Formats: sequence, C-alpha cells, structure tokens
Amino acid sequence: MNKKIGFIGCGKMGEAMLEGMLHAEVISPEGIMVSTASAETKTKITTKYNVKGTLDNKEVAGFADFLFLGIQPAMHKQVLEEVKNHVKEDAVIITMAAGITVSLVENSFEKRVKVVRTMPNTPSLVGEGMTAMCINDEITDADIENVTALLNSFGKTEILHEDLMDAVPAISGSSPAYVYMFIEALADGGVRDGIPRKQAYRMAAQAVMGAAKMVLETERHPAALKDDVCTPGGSTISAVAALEENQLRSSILQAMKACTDKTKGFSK
Ligand SMILES: NC(=O)C1=CN([C@@H]2O[C@H](COP(=O)(O)OP(=O)(O)OC[C@H]3O[C@@H](n4cnc5c(N)ncnc54)[C@H](OP(=O)(O)O)[C@@H]3O)[C@@H](O)[C@H]2O)C=CC1
Ligand SMILES: O=C(O)[C@@H]1CCC=N1
Repeated sequence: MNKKIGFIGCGKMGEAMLEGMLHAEVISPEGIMVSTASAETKTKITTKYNVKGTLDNKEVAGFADFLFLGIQPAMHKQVLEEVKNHVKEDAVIITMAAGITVSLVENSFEKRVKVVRTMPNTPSLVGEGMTAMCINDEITDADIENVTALLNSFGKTEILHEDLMDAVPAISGSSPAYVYMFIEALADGGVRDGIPRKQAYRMAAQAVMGAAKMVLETERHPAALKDDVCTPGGSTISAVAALEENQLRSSILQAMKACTDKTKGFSK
C-alpha cells in the first residue's frame, strides 16, 4: 500500500497490529511511524521493526494517512487536543480503544474528520486477529477498502453499527484472555495426570484451535459439535455434566457482562 501509517502509542495492541501488517507485507517499514510515551518503547519498536519512531505525537500526526491511536482510553482527549492541528487533511483516524466513541474523536476537531472506530485483539500479532469496526459519514468507499485491507492483513474484520461496539471487547477484544485461562487450566489438568507441561500447552492450544476451526469451517451449531464428542456412556459427557454443575456458561456470561459494563464506563 502506497500510504503512510502512524501509531500514536504502540504497546501490546498497537504492536500486535504493526507486526501483523508488516508480516503480511501490506506495508513496508519505511511507510510506518510510531510515537510512544517513553524512549524505551520507542527504541524497542524502531529496533525490532525498522520503522520510524519519535516521542512527538504531532510528528506522527503530520506523517500518517492512516493514524492509529494505540493509547489508553483515558488519554484520548489530551492526545487529540495535542495533535488536532497537525493531522493531515484527508487522513483517516483509527481508534482501537474500548469505549471511545466516534463522536469523542469528531468533537476534538474544529473541522470534519474521517474516523474509524475499531476493536481489535492481540492475536493480530500472528495474523489471526478479529477486528470489529464502524465508520463516520466522512469515510469514503476508497477509505473503507484501504482500512479493511489493513485490518484484514492480520485477521478477520466485521463491520458493526456503533451501538454494538461497546459489546465487542467482551466477545472478541478481551476474550483471548479468558481463552488463555481455559488453555492454562486444561494444561494444568494434563500435568496433574502426568503429561509434561510443554506438551500439555501444545495439546490444549491445538484442541482449542481445532474446535474453533470446526465452528468456522463446518458452520454447524456448537452444541451439535459438542454432541459429536460425547460418546454415549463415555467420558466426555461426565466432563460436560461437571462443567454444567459448575456453571461454566453462566460464569462466561457474567464475565462478559462485567466487561461490557466496564467498557460503557470508559465512554462517560
Ligand atoms: N491489549 C489488548 O488486548 C487490547 C487493547 N485495546 C486497546 O488498545 C489501547 C492500548 O492498550 P494496550 O496496548 O493494551 O496498552 P499498553 O499500555 O500496552 O500501550 C499503551 C501505549 O501508549 C503509549 N502512550 C501512553 N501515553 C502516551 C502519550 N501521551 N503519547 C503517545 N503514546 C502514549 C505507551 O507508551 P510507553 O510504552 O512508552 O509507555 C504505550 O506504547 C487501549 O485503548 C485498549 O483499549 C483494544 C483491543 C485489545
Ligand atoms: O482490557 C482492556 O481494556 C482492553 C480492551 C480489550 C482488551 N483489552
């Protein structure tokens, strides 16, 4: 892509997107500039990826055609105030923060600006990200094409109405954390039964990835896929019954509600 990409803030999420884009070769390192709060992170990112780096957010704003904001939700007003007069004419501003609305970005400017609100996740680092996005009225078809090309370079993208964006962390932005807990627990169970820990992690992760792929590729109902694993009178149904007794599904739903409630708080 013959466009310039900027990241204001390049921590866990920004770096995952940056690495995903570079790995997919949708953009070359010289087309990317990052700004960070600390010289330490700047040096880490510029050395690792050979991209341009600065501690001056205004410099990135003046460089980027697609400006990703990889900062914490609470930093947005301050950083947008800092860069608002430096953002390029026609640049697309792309948020990734939980709860940060399109209007919060629009209202930081005294002119109309192009805004894309996204909610990605860290598996973008390995090209298996899931990003939800919504756009404002200034975004053109060509912008959508460019932004989805960038986002699709490190995973899948779904376009949603903004009303649904606060629900996205719970299902795909934050959910890798719950899945890692599940994998860790599966591996602990294997280790308890004598399986060496390294093999236990590989076996648990592959089982989770395989199950996810079954849902995506067969498009069968997850319950039907579960039924196929439960041999009558077999071991799996005993495990399923124990999970039901311990309210696995209810626990997940409660966790997701906590996540969404917290996200909604960021918009206030
Ligand atoms: N982590 C995740 O899985 C996901 C995170 N997000 C969103 O991504 C955003 C970042 O989260 P995450 O990557 O986890 O957080 P991190 O703390 O890892 O990264 C924050 C980055 O912002 C930089 N930063 C802080 N203040 C400034 C500033 N004033 N100017 C420029 N850069 C600044 C930090 O620099 P330094 O390193 O030098 O301190 C760091 O690089 C959040 O809004 C979050 O909601 C969205 C989806 C998933
Ligand atoms: O924990 C957070 O707030 C961010 C949003 C989604 C994942 N991490």
